[in-house]
Amino acid sequence: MSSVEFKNVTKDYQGNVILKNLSFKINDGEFVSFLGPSGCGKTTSLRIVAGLEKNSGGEVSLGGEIISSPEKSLFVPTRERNLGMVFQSYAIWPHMNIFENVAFPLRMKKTSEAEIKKSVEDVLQMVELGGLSERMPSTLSGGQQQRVALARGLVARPKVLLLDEPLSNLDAKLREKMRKDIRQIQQHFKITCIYVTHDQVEAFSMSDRIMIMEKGNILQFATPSEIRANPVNDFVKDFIS
Ligand SMILES: Nc1ncnc2c1ncn2[C@@H]1O[C@H](COP(=O)(O)OP(=O)(O)OP(=O)(O)O)[C@@H](O)[C@H]1O
Repeated sequence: MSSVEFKNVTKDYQGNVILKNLSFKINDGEFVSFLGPSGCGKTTSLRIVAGLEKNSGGEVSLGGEIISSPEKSLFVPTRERNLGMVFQSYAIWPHMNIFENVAFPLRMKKTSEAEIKKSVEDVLQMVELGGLSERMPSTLSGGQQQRVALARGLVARPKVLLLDEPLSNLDAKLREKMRKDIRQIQQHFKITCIYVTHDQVEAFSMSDRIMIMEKGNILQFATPSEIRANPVNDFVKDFIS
């Protein structure tokens, strides 16, 4: 578990300002969604937490420690941040069975074989894939494959789990079930979660708090009920209606 904090974080690509001075704090064990229309900066913010992008200015902290600050010439690389990631683009590997797919982050950390076996089996049980460890990904349904990706994100017991539109390839019914499952797993592991989505139903049904973004700004960062009761402006009101 860990908190995640941005202090005056900016990002620009060759003079184009993408994130404008973002400041927020996500608490230990909290489930927060970044919600907003396409291009508002959700994924860029998440990639900065992951260390897959560098912020142009400001400070990013994880568990109270600064992990990225251009002003202080400080940057902790992704592999040292102890994060789990479930990104749409991080598909599972078709040539590895389920066990090896999930074991991968532990192999990277040179974990012992006995520990790998136990951790992978535990996490597969958790995502209801116990008994399928020998199967190849092509023999699983879309929902099961997404559970494999989730298991891989959780297996190394990360401090923070980052999810970027992880359900967008699934049909509506399965999406609804997976929303509940992800929330349950998050609460079981008491893990801090950041969930990127442009789907307000998803954000409102899963999150402790929602950060609504537009054009690189935070418009509102509050609980679903606070946002529903008091949208800060017409944009938020329209966006959630
Ligand atoms: N590598 C890059 N080079 C230049 N511009 C980029 C790069 N990556 C993202 N951008 C721009 O930054 C802005 C924010 O992109 P980002 O992917 O963070 O948005 P998003 O809110 O996650 O959108 P979506 O829901 O469509 O994924 C967009 O205008 C995008 O074109």
